[in-house]
Amino acid sequence: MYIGVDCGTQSTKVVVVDVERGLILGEGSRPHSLDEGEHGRREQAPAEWLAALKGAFFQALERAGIDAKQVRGIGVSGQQHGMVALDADGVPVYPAKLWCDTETSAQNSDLVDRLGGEAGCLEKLGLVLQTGYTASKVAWLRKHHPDAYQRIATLLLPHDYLNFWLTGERVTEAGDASGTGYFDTRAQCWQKEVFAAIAPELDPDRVLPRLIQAHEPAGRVRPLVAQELGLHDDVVVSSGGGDNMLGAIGTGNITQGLVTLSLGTSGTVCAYSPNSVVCDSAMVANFCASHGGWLPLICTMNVTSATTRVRELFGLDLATFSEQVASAPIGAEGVVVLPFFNGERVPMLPNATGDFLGLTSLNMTQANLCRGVMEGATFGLRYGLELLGDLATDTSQIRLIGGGAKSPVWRQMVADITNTQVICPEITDAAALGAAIQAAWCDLHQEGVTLASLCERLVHLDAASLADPDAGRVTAYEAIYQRYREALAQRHSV
Ligand SMILES: Nc1ncnc2c1ncn2[C@@H]1O[C@H](COP(=O)(O)OP(=O)(O)O)[C@@H](O)[C@H]1O
Ligand SMILES: O=C(CO)[C@@H](O)[C@H](O)COP(=O)(O)O
Repeated sequence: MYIGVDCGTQSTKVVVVDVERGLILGEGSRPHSLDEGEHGRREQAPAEWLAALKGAFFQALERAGIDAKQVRGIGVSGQQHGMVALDADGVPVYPAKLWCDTETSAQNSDLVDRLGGEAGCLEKLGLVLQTGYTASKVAWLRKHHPDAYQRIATLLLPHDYLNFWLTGERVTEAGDASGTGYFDTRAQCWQKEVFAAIAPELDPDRVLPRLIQAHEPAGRVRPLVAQELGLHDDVVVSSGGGDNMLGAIGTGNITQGLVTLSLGTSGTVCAYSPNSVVCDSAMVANFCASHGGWLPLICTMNVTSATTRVRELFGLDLATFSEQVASAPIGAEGVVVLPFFNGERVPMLPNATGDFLGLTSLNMTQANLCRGVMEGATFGLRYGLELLGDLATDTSQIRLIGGGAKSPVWRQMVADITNTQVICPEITDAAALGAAIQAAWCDLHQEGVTLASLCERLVHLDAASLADPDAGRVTAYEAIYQRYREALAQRHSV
């Protein structure tokens, strides 16, 4: 048995898989709180992730009906980019600043300038720094909390931190490291010159975690953790990775061709590439995969975070919200929503605010506002898919994951807006599944077991989730999408 953990923005999910029988035996989850404040501050206490991991772990084991002693390996996936800065005792010097924190946009602009603009970033890093990546968070801490900054002994990402708690090892792998902004994504190594520009007082050889290969173990569980979780103390912990990288594994997106689209707190679109990628657009991130190779990706910051805001504004539960969306006509009778409530990464507008446009006394209904925000979030992902362009070589089908993929209305909307067939894996949290698969790969590859064979055995698609684009709605959405693009151009010159 193998365990996959996915520490997302809103919750930590755990899945138990039986590799021999190719079965998903049980799942568990526990929520996290998000500390949101002025100027785009979005932070979380890493201690909450640990509490959530333990709660979700025991729940998943109970649902799977297995004993912890049957577990051979654990893999951890985590929300990308979060800054987890630890002191010499391994205690956070400051709360984790998350991927969706835009408080550091000034530091990001300054860094991009100092690295020589977009061209300089591409040359040094293989991607263009974005607000949200770890780099500007470190620069922000240096400026605003110098005492905490001076105490930094280790700089980790969320999944690295969970691996550190599990094993005591300070390690990372290329997939998650590629989202730091101080990692050369082409050569797949730390970019120490860039790190020195961000944090001149910190020695990269001391504070940055040791890089391991994707198939290598981060370590074995510490005796204390083994005792607390009821595990054998030889349980292996795999390298893990960023949630999008492990979501790619969990959807079988491990060779060139497929597109994975996630409707999580963020929205992401990614496609595996065997080669490092430099795209025409600075918004396409040349991230690395967490199984070797690369995973060019675009990320929008307002997906279920945006729909949840509108849903909660009207006091609706998920089912009623979906009913409201379904009851409005496509195009929401002219209501156009630019849902940039958290600022935005694609398009590159970290300080943007949200807009409800085209409102009249006739169309300003709850149903239209609900539909408008879901459409606006989905148009953002179509825009991202267009930016990915030829990097997504097989666009005949989208593998849809993340919490929003549970909604049949949303699945159909993605199919109609992108004019592509959509299908979901049986498990919504494909990143947790990908983490479990990676753990099995790490444990078994020396016996000749390949990642591809594990994906074949464990990635099951849910035929009932299949949504084919409807020709009439595709045509109608073409015009509505153009209206969205015009609104974007008028409000933000994009
Ligand atoms: N049926 C549904 N319709 C729309 N949104 C849903 C549905 N089920 C779950 N969600 C949303 O999915 C989100 C959680 O998605 P998830 O991928 O777990 O996020 P993360 O990994 O970022 O924490 C929540 O905002 C939740 O409201
Ligand atoms: O920043 C990115 C990708 O670059 C986000 O996709 C985070 O990785 C958060 O993921 P979710 O919590 O939405 O799954």
